[in-house]
Amino acid sequence: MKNYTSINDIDNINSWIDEAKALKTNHLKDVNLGKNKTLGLLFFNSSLRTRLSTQKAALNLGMNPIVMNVSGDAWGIEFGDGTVMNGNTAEHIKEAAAVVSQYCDIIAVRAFPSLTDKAKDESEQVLSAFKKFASVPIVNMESATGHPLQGLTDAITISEHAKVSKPKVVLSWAPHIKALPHAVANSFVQAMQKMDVEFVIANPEGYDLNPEITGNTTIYHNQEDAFKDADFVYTKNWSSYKDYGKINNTDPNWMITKDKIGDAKFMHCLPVRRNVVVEDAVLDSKSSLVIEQANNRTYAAQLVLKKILENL
Ligand SMILES: NCCC[C@H](NC(=O)CCC(=O)O)C(=O)O
Ligand SMILES: NC(=O)OP(=O)(O)O
Repeated sequence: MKNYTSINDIDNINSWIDEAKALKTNHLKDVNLGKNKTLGLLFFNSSLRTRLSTQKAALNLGMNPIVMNVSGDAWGIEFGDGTVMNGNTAEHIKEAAAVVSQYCDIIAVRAFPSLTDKAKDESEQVLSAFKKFASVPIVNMESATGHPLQGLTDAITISEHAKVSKPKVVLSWAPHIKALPHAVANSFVQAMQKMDVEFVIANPEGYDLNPEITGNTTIYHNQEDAFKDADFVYTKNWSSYKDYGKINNTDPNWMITKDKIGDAKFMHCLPVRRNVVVEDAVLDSKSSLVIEQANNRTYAAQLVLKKILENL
């Protein structure tokens, strides 16, 4: 594998899950694979899990991770073609990506969407520019439209906790005070579509995700109907896709409660706002898998880096 930028880069999700589980039981088995190789992690946005678990994954493979907060610490990067750079940007991605490629064997990038310009976000301006102008493999650590390290993690976690051969998995929207990206939801949808699960989505009217991603997946606009017989409830807020980036609904009745999910396992990528997205009683119960999910981020990243290192 050269780059890992989308769930579509997973050729066989079941074998990837098996490989990740094997890494988890023996996390130092490839500790020489990444010797003397450098992983550069570039953050245009905040992170706790991705920042630490991806470094941990690199260390488990014997790599040297180097990290930079691009926003604030680096020079403002210009992405436009032919721009007269007499504004706030000081260097072009053409130079920046080429320079960083000389210091790193793999570059991982986090760059959220604007949520104001749909066309620009869907063009994946930052991630695409790194793919185009860097000379080394690129890993997506959450881009405008996808978070494939999270999607892979979630697939691993569901596989570990499934009690029946084809569990019912529900992706449910929940309220939030801020306009949030579609990336986590998109990658979760794409991962579930590759797995042997009964998968449905629940969101209010006006909050359907990109139909090119949801495809034939059933979408309920009634949470109770969707939650019937659910084994896993995966929760995430996202802003409207149709009315791009807008918050048109903050209905607290969509918050996840113990009463609603019953015995189903609760999942969320974190960070999560308690008693807005989900009530304490769920997060503090045995039904919550959020901490284990965050643990699996290391093994998802380690598997991805391993596959890229093997192909360098
Ligand atoms: N990487 C995991 C989620 C990142 C981001 N969440 C956030 O921005 C939450 C911010 C807040 O709650 O203030 C998102 O939804 O894509
Ligand atoms: N789940 C996740 O990507 O968390 P961070 O934003 O903290 O990296």
